[in-house]
Amino acid sequence: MALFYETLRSSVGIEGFYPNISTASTIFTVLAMVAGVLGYLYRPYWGVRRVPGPPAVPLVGHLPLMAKYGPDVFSVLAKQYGPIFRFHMGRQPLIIVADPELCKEVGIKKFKDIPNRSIPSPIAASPLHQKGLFFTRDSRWSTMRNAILSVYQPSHLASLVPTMQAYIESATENLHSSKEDITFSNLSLRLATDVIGQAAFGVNFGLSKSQSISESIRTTDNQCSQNDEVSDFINQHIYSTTQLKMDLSGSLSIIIGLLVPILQEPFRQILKRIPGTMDWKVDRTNKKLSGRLDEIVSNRMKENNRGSKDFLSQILSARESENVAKNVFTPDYISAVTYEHLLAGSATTAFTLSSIVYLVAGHPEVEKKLLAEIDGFGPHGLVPTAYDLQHKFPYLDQAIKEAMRFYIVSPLVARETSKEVEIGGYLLPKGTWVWLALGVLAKDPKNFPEPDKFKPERFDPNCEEEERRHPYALIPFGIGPRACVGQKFSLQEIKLSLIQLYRKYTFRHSSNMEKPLELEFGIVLNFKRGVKLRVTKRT
Ligand code: HEM
Repeated sequence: MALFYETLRSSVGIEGFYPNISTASTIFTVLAMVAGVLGYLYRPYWGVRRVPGPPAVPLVGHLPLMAKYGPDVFSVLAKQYGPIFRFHMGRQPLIIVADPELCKEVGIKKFKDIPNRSIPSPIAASPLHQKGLFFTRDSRWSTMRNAILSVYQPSHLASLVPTMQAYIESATENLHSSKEDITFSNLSLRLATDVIGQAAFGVNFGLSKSQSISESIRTTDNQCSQNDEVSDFINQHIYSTTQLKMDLSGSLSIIIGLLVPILQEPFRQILKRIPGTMDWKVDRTNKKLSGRLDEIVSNRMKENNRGSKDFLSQILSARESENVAKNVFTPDYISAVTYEHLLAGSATTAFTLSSIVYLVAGHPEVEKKLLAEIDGFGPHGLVPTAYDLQHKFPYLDQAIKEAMRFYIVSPLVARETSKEVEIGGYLLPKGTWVWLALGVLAKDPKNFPEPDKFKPERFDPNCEEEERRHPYALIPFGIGPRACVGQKFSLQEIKLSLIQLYRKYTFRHSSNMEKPLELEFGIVLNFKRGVKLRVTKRT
């Protein structure tokens, strides 16, 4: 203690400075608090400090870089720091993996050490989103995943073709009739939400219009079929989804969570009680959504003859037949996984569909080959089967892959180490957030020469580029045991939609569209101002 006073005296340069005990203890308390705060802020960094990365600004980390470069920030950093680097989301360091071989290591070879996802602050603020498959962990996750996969048998997917086709036909009926250009991204979101609403809940949300569809598809939940309730539900769903921002534009508690996670929950608890704040609105929306979902689930549980076409009914039936542990699929988790389908299946599929049509509209030579393949399949009234979709449209497959590479809907995939593990020569402690940069891989000229050109032919199985490419260079649906469960479902829907669209129409960019296309970075990528197109009916 004497030494401390001596040092303090000489450092402040005051000879007669002899603090009393209470001053000393105040100084100690302040120093301990400063050390505590610094320890809290820098502890996650300390364990991964050897991984290279740009200097981080205290508290906000590298978020200013994100504001500067937008979604391209990780490509810019990968060029500078190599295939594995550090990016600080506020206080939290992320280890970004931007190399296909290293992604394979994280996603497949070392999966047992990195089996879960980290929970970013927008999700930490939303219990509704945490109970889905995406964020559940360890043994609960594997039980849930096995049950869900059993629902996605090829035969079940094939049986969904007529339902999907009915929605698609209805949604795309008279696109040419309006003299105005259409906002295609809105149409595709309505369509994808309807399709997944039917597939997940057995409910016709009726967003993509038409009487005929309501008649042709059974509406199992009476309450849901009432228009105002449905639109209320959908509005809440859209609000809840769009509030899940990954930058500093979310609610105050989410922003605090990015900067000082320990304060997020106390702040959320306070803010959600103050009317008018974004936290208050998000909380109300999530409560209403959960309430509606719980109601749908409990009504469906009571139904004796619930059928087996939709996801919710299948999960409930599996649960009753003891195939699925009842303590894992409690009603709140059933609500969450069913809702997750709506969430995961609408924005992603809609974005992908819109980006393909947008890209093809700007490349008439691609459009020509696509139309030839689609017309060559058979008469326009012939609906392709699931088998046809998988095997008879090779150029369509290439165009879809290339569009998914060009605008990758989920450029980052979040994982977290559950024990100490070595990746790319760096020892990462337990609890490290490891994020796979699918977007960087997709634009790497080593695997995709001229990456900013839209060239479906690069995926032709006979071309040299395809043969040379690393097998995990393009992984828009993720990798390994934690990859997307909806991949086949969404590809089936996207292909059916494109075939139907190009049988009837061609598209060009609207003169009202910005160039280049502007994107927004939420939980998934989105269009800032939508995709606007001019429609021409084919003769
Ligand atoms: C074009 C459409 C879609 C894209 C690009 C996409 C992409 C992804 C990606 C990148 C992941 C993370 C994978 C990983 O960690 O390796 C994922 C996970 C997931 N997706 Fe999709 N998805 C799409 C459509 C769908 C659909 C239609 C559904 C539901 C029917 C769905 C349900 C899920 C679920 C539940 C997970 C979590 C899987 C788990 O953690 O075990 N997705 N998706």
